[in-house]
Amino acid sequence: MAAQVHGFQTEVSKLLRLLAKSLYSNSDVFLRELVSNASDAIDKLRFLSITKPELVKDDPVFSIRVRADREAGMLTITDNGIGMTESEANEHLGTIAKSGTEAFLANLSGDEAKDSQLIGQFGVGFYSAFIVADRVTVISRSANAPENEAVRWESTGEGTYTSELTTRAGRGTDVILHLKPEASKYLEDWELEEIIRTYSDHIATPVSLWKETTPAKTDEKDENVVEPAHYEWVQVNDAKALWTMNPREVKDEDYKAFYKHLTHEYADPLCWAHNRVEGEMEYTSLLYCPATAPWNLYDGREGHGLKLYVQRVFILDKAEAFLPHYLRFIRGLIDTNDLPLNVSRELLQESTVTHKLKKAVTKRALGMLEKLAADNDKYAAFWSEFGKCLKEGVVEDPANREAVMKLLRFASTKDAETEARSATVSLADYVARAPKEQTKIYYLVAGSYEAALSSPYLETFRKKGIEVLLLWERIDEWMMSGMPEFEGKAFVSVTASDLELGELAKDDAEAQKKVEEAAGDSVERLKKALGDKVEGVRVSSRLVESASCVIGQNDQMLTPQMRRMLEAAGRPVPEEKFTLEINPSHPLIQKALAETDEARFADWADVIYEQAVLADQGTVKDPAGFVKRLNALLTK
Ligand SMILES: Nc1ncnc2c1ncn2[C@@H]1O[C@H](COP(=O)(O)OP(=O)(O)OP(=O)(O)O)[C@@H](O)[C@H]1O
Repeated sequence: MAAQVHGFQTEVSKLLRLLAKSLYSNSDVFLRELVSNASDAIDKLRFLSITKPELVKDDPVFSIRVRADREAGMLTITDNGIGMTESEANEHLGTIAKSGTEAFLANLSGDEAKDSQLIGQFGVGFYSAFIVADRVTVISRSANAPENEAVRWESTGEGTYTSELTTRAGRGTDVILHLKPEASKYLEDWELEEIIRTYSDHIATPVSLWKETTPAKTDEKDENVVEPAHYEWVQVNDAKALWTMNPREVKDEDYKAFYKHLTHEYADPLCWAHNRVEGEMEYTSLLYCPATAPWNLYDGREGHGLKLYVQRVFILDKAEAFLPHYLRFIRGLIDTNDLPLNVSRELLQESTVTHKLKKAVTKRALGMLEKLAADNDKYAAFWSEFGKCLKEGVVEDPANREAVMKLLRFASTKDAETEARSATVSLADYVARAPKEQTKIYYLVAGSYEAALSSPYLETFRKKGIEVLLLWERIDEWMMSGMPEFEGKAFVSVTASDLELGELAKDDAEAQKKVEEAAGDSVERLKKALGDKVEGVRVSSRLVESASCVIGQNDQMLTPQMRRMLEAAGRPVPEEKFTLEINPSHPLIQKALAETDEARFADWADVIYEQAVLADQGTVKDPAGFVKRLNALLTK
C-alpha cells in the first residue's frame, strides 16, 4: 500500500518554520534531543518489562546507537526502546500534545534571540531534527507489535508527512536524518563524539558510535586504498546515571548537561541540589531550579513535578506528589528504594512513604533556595522569575511558612530612595535595621508600585523614617493574610483603621492633641455635610502633605484589584464605607472650613472625601459629579 500523506497540525507547521530559523546557531541540540528521546523510550520499556519480561527477551541489552554515513549524507540514531506503532507515530510526531501551544506561538515576538529562548523552554524535542535535516525518516516498531507492523514515517518538515506500514527485524526506532549540506559536520565521528560526551555522558543508557578505529591504508605510490578503514561500535558516554554518583565526583558541567537532558531546556539551571539519603528512608533527590520561568507556569493545566525512579528504574514523569504546588517550577528527579516498582500515580497520592518523601524533598528544595539567596544577583534573578510562586507558599504550606517567609523579597520605602521597583528586602533585613522600639512590621498593599509610592498613608512613616514594605501584586493581599508575624513582630497595614505607632509616636501625642483642639468643630461640620456617605470623620495622625485619606472599616481595606477579583469571581463584594481622615493644617482643608455658605461647604466636603477615595481606589462612584463639583470650586 502506498504511503499515506498527512498534514501536520497547524501549530507544528508554524513551529517547524520558526525552528529552522531561530535555533540554527545552536544546532548541536538536535542530537541531545534525539538521544534523550531514545533514552526515554528505553526507560519506558525497562519499566514495562518488570511485569512483562517477554517484551525484552530477544534483545535484552538496552542501547542507543549513532551512525553516520558520509557517502549518503545520513545520520541515524537507533534505540531498542519501546518503539511506536503507525498510529502512535502519527499522533506523537504529527501533533504537539502540550496545552496552550497556540497561546505559546502567539507569544513569539519575531525577535530571533528572544524567540529562540522561548522555543528552548517549550522543548521542541523531535522537531529539532529539522534544524539540520531537510528530510527525516523514522522507522519504528513497537515492542508490542509483530515484525510486519512497523512504521515508516517521513517528512521534509514542510506541512505534510507520510506514513506506511513496513517491516523491522526487532523492536525500537531508527531516526534517519538526511542532513542539509551545511550540516555535514555531523557526519564526523569526533564531532558526534564530542556532542554526545557533552550532553549525554551521564544518561543511564550506553550510547555507542559507529567509529573509525583504524584508518584506511593506502598504497604509498598511487594512493589507492589497499585496506579499507575499520569501523566498530564504540561506547562513547559514561552511561552511569548521574544521580547515582557521589556528588563530590560530579562536575558542575555534568550537572548542567544532565539538566538539559532531563528537561530539554537550552539554558543552564540557576542552581541544583543533589542528596543521597540512607537510613530510615532511602532516596536520592536531584533538584534543579531553572533560570527562567516556563511560559505556562501559571497555566494550571500543564503537569509538573519530578521524575520518579524506583531502584533506578524510571517509573513516572511529572510526579506531582513529591513537591507542593507552589514549588512546581523545581525540576529534577527522585529515586527511592522505599516504593514498590509497580507504584501508580493514584497509589502515590495515598502512600505514607510519598508523604514522608514529599516532606523531605520540600525541605531540600527550600534549602537549595536558601543557599541561592546568599548570592544577591542570582537570587534577584530567581525572585523576578519565581517570586510569585513562593508567595503562594506562605498560605499553601503552613508547615514551612517560616522557611518560605525567609525567602520572600519586598520592595520598600527605603529601597525606593535608590532603586526603582526592585524587590530586594528580606524580612530579616527589615527587622535587623528597624529601630529597637519598633515592634511591628509595616506594609502597604496598593494597586500598583507607583500608587504605593505616592500613597498618603506613607507620609507619617516617611517623616519618621520608618520603613514600609510595598506590595502591589494580585496575590499580595492573600499572602499577607497568611502571615501573622515574623520573629515575633506582627505585620500591620499602614491603612489599618486603628493604626497605633506606639513608642514610635510617643512624642506625637501632645502635638496631635493640639491639632485636634485647633480643628475645633471642623470634624462635626464635615460629618454633617457628608451624612451617611462616610462611616465617620476624624483628624488624622498619619497625614503630613496630603489633605485627606480614607480608612476602611476593617483592619485592612480591600484594594481595587481584590475588589475586581472578587467581583469577577461572582463573589459579593460589600459596599465599603470609609472613615475620612483629614489633615487640618493642610491649606485645602483650611480653605474649605473658611467657607460660610453651607451649600458650598457641602461641595467642599464631597470633593475632600472623593479625592481621598480616588487616590486610594483609583476611581470614585460618580466621576462626572466629582469633576463637576471640583470645577465649580475651582472657577469660583
Ligand atoms: N525514539 C523514540 N522512540 C519512541 N517514541 C518516541 C521516540 N522519539 C519520540 N517519540 C515519541 O514522540 C513523542 C514526541 O517527542 P518530542 O521529543 O517531540 O516530545 P517529548 O519528548 O514528549 O517532549 P519534550 O521534548 O518537550 O520533553 C514522545 O513523547 C514519544 O512518545
